[in-house]
Amino acid sequence: MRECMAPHEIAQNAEKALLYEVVTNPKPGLVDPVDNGPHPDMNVYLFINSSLSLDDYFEEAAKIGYNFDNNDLRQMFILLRQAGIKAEKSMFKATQNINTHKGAIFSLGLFVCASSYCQKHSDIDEFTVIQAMTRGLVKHDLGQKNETAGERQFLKYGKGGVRAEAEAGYPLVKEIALPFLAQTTGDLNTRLLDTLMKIVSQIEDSNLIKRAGGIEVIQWAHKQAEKYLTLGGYQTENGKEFLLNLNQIFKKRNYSLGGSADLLIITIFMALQKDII
Ligand SMILES: CC(C)(COP(=O)(O)OP(=O)(O)OC[C@H]1O[C@@H](n2cnc3c(N)ncnc32)[C@H](O[C@H]2O[C@H](COP(=O)(O)OP(=O)(O)OP(=O)(O)O)[C@@H](O)[C@H]2O)[C@@H]1O)[C@@H](O)C(=O)NCCC(=O)NCCS
Ligand SMILES: Nc1ncnc2[nH]cnc12
Repeated sequence: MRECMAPHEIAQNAEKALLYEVVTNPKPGLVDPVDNGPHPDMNVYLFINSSLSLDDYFEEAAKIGYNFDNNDLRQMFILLRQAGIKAEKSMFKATQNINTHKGAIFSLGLFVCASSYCQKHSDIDEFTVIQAMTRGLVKHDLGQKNETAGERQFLKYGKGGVRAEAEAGYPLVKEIALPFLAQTTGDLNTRLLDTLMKIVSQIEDSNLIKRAGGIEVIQWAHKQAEKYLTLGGYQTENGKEFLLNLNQIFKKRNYSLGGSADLLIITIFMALQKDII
């Protein structure tokens, strides 16, 4: 990481991460500039509007992290969540109530805040800070209500979704996606597509489970992503053809990969912070 980054620079990398993700194509199950995939109510312009509506939030998240001066990092999370609730309102206003970035407000907000905190605390990394911030979150949030997909899936399958990822310190990003991205070659679009599919090969995406109406879809998605990577990814003719076909399958079945997109966004953010891309 660079010497010491100001909150404003960190917030800019968050905005870049949102925009780099949405322009990457062809992404199965997701909106990109060429195709809206299984999201008829969204397009790339809506994602640009949504991203810009979060400008102030990322600045605030970075300032919360930079100025926090207490040993109990759960208090920092309480401050961030208050800012996150306001950010969700701004996003829904900018998108006329379409959910473009709810997951990213949560996950990327955590990373912006943690990265900013780490500027003054070089003995600890972002993933460990997030673990400390979100300690007890699954137990606190899940188990009673069944209003959201995440809440319902916890009651039905015992899966903690994005909250469990956060409590574990996003191991899929730290141990798999970020090292994978660092060793990829080719143009940035190719590198980000292959990294997305690396994420899809391992994630339990609660958005995909919701759309498919069952958990069996996860094993299928893992196999498809593995096959793509085994073919050599987007740099190979076979890999490219496989991904274009998978794109159509996701569209036909109305399968979305919203959670996978969010983990790609975080991976891009961390890669920008660490000068990997
Ligand atoms: C903790 C919150 C994120 C809210 O949780 P909630 O219970 O409301 O939501 P979940 O259902 O748990 O969804 C969380 C979103 O996280 C993304 N996600 C899914 N799986 C993973 C994973 N394994 N790892 C990381 N991230 C994951 C995913 O976000 C993307 O999908 C969203 C689109 O979702 P939705 O509109 O439901 O889907 P559609 O299919 O389009 O809907 P239909 O058309 O079918 O109707 C999109 O946002 C992507 O970003 C999950 O959706 C947090 O909001 C929270 O704490 N809420 C409480 C209030 C609060 O404190 N807010 C401030 C937050 S700082
Ligand atoms: N490109 C995208 N398409 C659909 N949902 C998303 N959530 C985050 N990025 C997304």
